[in-house]
Amino acid sequence: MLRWLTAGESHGPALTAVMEGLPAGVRVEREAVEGALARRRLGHGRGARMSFEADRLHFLGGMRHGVSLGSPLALQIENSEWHKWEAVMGPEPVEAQSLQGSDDVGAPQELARNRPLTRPRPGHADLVGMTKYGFDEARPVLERASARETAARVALGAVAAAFLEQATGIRLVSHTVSIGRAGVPGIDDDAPDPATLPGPGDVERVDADPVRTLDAELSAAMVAEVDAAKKAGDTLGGVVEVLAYGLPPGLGSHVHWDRRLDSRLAGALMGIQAIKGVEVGEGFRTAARRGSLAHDEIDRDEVGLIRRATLRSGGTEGGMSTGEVLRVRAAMKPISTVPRALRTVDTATGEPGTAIHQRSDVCAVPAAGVVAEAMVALVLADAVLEKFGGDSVPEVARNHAAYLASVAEHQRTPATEPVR
Ligand SMILES: Cc1cc2nc3c(=O)[nH]c(=O)nc-3n(C[C@H](O)[C@H](O)[C@H](O)COP(=O)(O)O)c2cc1C
Ligand SMILES: C=C(O[C@@H]1CC(C(=O)O)=C[C@@H](OP(=O)(O)O)[C@H]1O)C(=O)O
Repeated sequence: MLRWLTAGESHGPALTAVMEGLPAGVRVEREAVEGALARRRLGHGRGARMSFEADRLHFLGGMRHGVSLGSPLALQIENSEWHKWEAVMGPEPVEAQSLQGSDDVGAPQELARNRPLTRPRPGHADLVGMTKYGFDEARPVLERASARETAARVALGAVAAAFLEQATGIRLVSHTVSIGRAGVPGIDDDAPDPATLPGPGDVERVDADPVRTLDAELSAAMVAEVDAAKKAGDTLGGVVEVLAYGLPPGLGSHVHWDRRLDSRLAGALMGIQAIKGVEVGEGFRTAARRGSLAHDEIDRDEVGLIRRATLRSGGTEGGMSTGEVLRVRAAMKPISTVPRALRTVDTATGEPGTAIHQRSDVCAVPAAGVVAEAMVALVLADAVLEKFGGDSVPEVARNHAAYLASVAEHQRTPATEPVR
């Protein structure tokens, strides 16, 4: 079993993450984890904070000389802007004087930073969090609700991805399917042709695009959509897709709801800030189709192995991976901090007002794809460990290889040539 937790606030000193259950022998390269963190900062429509804040990564436990030890892995992402926030977010008591705040237009930045946030922003955790936890302003809520926390998940996801690749050869890629109205698939569109989908070797090409798509025409349409929303003082959401290649059949199980791979993937993806819908394969569009156009017919390939003709199911049946490409999508709502400020109530005075807006992303869909990829990697790493067990990478790899050999043997029938 792979367990993991994150801690830390958006403007706190650092984000911290701990992962328990990672086998020994995973080569964890600093460049790979830093690379994943850098990818999460990408995308046309990201706000000013992404341009000046740096993710400073520290490995604190569970590794020796770049290789996992089998003990809990601990890492920290230091916040380079912490010095500006020490007073307002100090974990220990601070002088009351240093917490003086101001709402005045043109007030020095440190005074603006310190003001009590009593105009909760619609679409954020602000209001309900204040109510639930008994706070009289939104700062203690928004600091943890912020998607800044996804940096910690992406770092852990990079470790999980390294484990998957080294033990089983599973590789992942994510991309943007739509932003606003650009790229939304039609109800009659069939599952995409596998040849048009990004493969694991396309990660750099996807990341090189400003919105993380391989389709140049679509990319231009998405960029235009973001620019138009920005100009109108508005924000956008969209849909991202994660593909996992090289899965064996049989990760997850049909026997109980919480063991289903699709249920675990959906929970993990819905656990990302602002994700409001998840699809496996053709998802909601499947519901509008006839059965003859909804499923993946079963064939034998040229070496006698059983294969699917299409990718409609998204690579799961009965809560188990089929062995085909896994394809899951997550729908992100538009960014909640809308520059053309939304109506709210000042909880200190009871007066109507407009929601606080200092700076924000206009669209963070490309970044959400990288976060979704990390979440899928974490779920798959857990499912691989459940299926194959093992305390070290060679042990997991051995169990995985033995299982694949048994699958090939199981699929042989007297009617076909022996599997090569
Ligand atoms: C990568 C990423 C970046 C985000 N950036 C912002 C942002 O700059 N401003 C904002 O208002 N919301 C941003 N969000 C979304 C909020 O965190 C989210 O809308 C909020 O937590 C409430 O969503 P929920 O109801 O799904 O929790 C971002 C989300 C993600 C995944
Ligand atoms: C810091 C990150 O994203 C932040 C997520 C976020 C939110 O409300 O979720 C709001 C913005 O922060 P701020 O309100 O301080 O400008 C984003 O910049 C990050 O992704 O690393």
